[in-house]
Amino acid sequence: MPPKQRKIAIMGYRSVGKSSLSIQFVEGQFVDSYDPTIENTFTKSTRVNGQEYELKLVDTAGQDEYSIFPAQYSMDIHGYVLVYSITSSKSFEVVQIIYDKLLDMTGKVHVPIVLVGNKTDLHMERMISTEEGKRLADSWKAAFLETSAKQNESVADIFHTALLEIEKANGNVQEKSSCVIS
Ligand SMILES: Nc1nc2c(ncn2[C@@H]2O[C@H](COP(=O)(O)OP(=O)(O)OP(=O)(O)O)[C@@H](O)[C@H]2O)c(=O)[nH]1
Repeated sequence: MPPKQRKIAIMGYRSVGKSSLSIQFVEGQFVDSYDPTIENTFTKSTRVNGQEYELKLVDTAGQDEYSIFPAQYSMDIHGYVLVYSITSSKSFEVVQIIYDKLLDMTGKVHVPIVLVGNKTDLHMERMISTEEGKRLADSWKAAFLETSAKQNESVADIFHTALLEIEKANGNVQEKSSCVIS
């Protein structure tokens, strides 16, 4: 089977770790310094369920509640990774605003999304519980993960889950059929 080409945008409030997650996944390293992103694109080949993918990751500039959703991210993107930091209530509010704008811009009722609560290594500073994150993702019918870009905790899972969500949206479900033939 030839590789499938997939493009995923990573969005969220400033400083939640969008670039760190991308760099950890693509280059396997963590950079402690903070350098705000304008836009960066990373490419990586990866295999999920025996299928090879050529993945383009678009690491977007941090958004806030007043940002206009950039029109270029409503087209030509197969799936979205929406990131907040578990240490920032503000970033959790902003991710919900981004979600609303995303649905408005794409005009779709369902978009493949993985909601990510990053920075789990900073557990003493946690403001958003796992349950709150999970509840939000459930309300969107999206996948949910908590991660640490710093400790490389569940980082690859984000992108593998996003690819599976995209397959699901295309009707390619891997789950066992519950249909009984008699
Ligand atoms: N402790 C900890 N720090 C992290 C983690 N991920 C990112 N950081 C730090 O948080 C800061 C912001 O990380 P970035 O990856 O630049 O965040 P961003 O979301 O791309 O930021 P913008 O480009 O402004 O939107 C940096 O100092 C990172 O080192 C993490 O999992 N744990």
